[in-house]
Amino acid sequence: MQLVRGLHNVRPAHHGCVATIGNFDGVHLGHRAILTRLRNSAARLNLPSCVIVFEPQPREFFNPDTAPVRLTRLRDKLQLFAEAGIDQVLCIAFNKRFRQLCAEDFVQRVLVDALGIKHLQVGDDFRFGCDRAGDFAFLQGAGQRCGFSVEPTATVEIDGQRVSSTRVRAALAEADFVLAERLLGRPYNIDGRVLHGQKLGRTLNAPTANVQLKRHRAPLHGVYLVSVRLRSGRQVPGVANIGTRPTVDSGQRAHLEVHLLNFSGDLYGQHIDVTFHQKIRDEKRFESLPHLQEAIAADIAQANTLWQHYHTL
Ligand SMILES: Cc1cc2nc3c(=O)[nH]c(=O)nc-3n(C[C@H](O)[C@H](O)[C@H](O)COP(=O)(O)O)c2cc1C
Ligand SMILES: Nc1ncnc2c1ncn2[C@@H]1O[C@H](COP(=O)(O)OP(=O)(O)OP(=O)(O)O)[C@@H](O)[C@H]1O
Repeated sequence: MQLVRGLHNVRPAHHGCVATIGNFDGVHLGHRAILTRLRNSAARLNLPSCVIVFEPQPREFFNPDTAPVRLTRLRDKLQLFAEAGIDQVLCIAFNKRFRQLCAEDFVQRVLVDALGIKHLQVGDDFRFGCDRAGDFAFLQGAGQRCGFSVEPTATVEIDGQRVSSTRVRAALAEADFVLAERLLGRPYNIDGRVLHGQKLGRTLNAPTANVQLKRHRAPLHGVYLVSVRLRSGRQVPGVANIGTRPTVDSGQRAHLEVHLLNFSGDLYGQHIDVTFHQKIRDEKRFESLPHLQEAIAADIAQANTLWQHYHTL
């Protein structure tokens, strides 16, 4: 799969493709339905498939402080697009200049002049453009004028409700990992490199792998039963805290720290994959380090018990 970063990097060789547009945050089952149909259209027309995404996502550009927390970074989305068999991704920088493009100009400059699309696949409720005037009817009209077909994908629902990134965030906030997995079509996980922490964990009798979170915010908060896939492929149960660590830290930045159960070994520098199974408790500010140490010991005991249960399911 080829990544094209920015409209200025679109080359004549990219001209002539089938495309879809969106945020695709989480790459959930609704998104996957679009990607499957895009791939089918690409095969039918013998053209490459192209996903157009924005970075930052438009709401992050307009309201950086209140935009919904991300489920997937660009890197995660790219991996999932590649797994879905997409040929190319055009990542457009959503900036001051770009936001002024009206729906007509977007179609002309991006879809027609730059990409020369022959087919567009979108959800039936998709809207875009500076005034969100670009809805399905608009796209169909534009397609007739400019020579590309437009196909809607019917809304994918689970339990009678639309699958959406918003719904996945809500499921995670309620620690409903079973629903999150059904919506995503895969278990929810966070991956990243293990960094050096303050090395306090050892003195708390709970050495932790500090996983680099590229963003300040995370869709989860608290202490969770997790399992961790190591570089070797081995899966190890653990207990994780995701939060700002108010007992030892005054910053606002979210940290993900995992204590692996009954494990010893050096994980620094490794890329690990953390899957969340169940919430144990909220993160708290403790009076002292001994109080925190006691709470972590209880978390570890509870995680050990919960994991036995998971194992025998
Ligand atoms: C299972 C677990 C639960 C935790 N719960 C809390 C908590 O409730 N409040 C808090 O301030 N920090 C909590 N922490 C974070 C610890 O403060 C942190 O892991 C410790 O300071 C070690 O940090 P270091 O790895 O940077 O040395 C928790 C960590 C673990 C592993
Ligand atoms: N459940 C769904 N069924 C079918 N298509 C969907 C579904 N959800 C999103 N899409 C389509 O996927 C494309 C990308 O959607 P996008 O990520 O922008 O929105 P979204 O998933 O609805 O997110 P949000 O919850 O933030 O509104 C669009 O064409 C959209 O219409």
